[in-house]
Amino acid sequence: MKDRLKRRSLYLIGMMGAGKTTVGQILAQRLEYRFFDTDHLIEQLTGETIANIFATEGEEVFRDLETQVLGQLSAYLSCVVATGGGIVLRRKNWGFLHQGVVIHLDLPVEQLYTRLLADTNRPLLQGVNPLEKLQELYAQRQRLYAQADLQIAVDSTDTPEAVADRIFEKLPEILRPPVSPPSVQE
Ligand SMILES: Nc1ncnc2c1ncn2[C@@H]1O[C@H](COP(=O)(O)OP(=O)(O)O)[C@@H](O)[C@H]1O
Ligand SMILES: O=C(O)C1=C[C@@H](OP(=O)(O)O)[C@@H](O)[C@H](O)C1
Ligand SMILES: [Mg+2]
Repeated sequence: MKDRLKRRSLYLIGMMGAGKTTVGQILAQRLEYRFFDTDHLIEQLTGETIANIFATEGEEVFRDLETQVLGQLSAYLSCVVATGGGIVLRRKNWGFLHQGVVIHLDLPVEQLYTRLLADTNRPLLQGVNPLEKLQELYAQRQRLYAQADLQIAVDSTDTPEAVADRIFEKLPEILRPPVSPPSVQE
């Protein structure tokens, strides 16, 4: 049981651009865990890019695929999973996420914007004012991201390695089994 607890998978959540995919790969290497990215798995499953799925099928179909892929991953131990930023939106997904340890990478919206300025792979930011859209999404999702087991505040000066290190250092306290109260002698 104790061992099972230790090998719980780690799920990275947070806004697009926070570094989940980049940091997740480094963290998985450090832990010698397998790495999965839900967006990448959806692309493998469908043979389509995320942008194409949004364009041709719409967001709901993408969200269904996301839930399907996450459900399959939740059966595994010892994985680091980088999720898509909107995974927190569906209540059902939280049942899967809580099979493991949920870690929120939190980067200020202005810095997300700088990182994603030249990016064309995030369909939700195309054809709109990207800063306003990021602000809107963050406002909608903030209380959901707050439900993570571990909050990691990230700054533009943090390298991906430094972020992975910070998570790594926090893991012992997060993975420690709950202490049961001492039995009282009558
Ligand atoms: N710590 C970091 N410092 C600088 N750039 C980063 C950092 N982490 C990620 N990036 C860059 O920011 C962009 C978004 O990162 P990504 O890992 O795809 O984020 P997410 O998966 O959360 O959307 C990529 O261009 C990536 O290279
Ligand atoms: O925030 C979102 O709703 C999305 C985030 C993206 O993943 P990243 O968070 O890895 O960019 C991707 O799943 C899709 O474009 C939708
Ligand atoms: Mg990603």
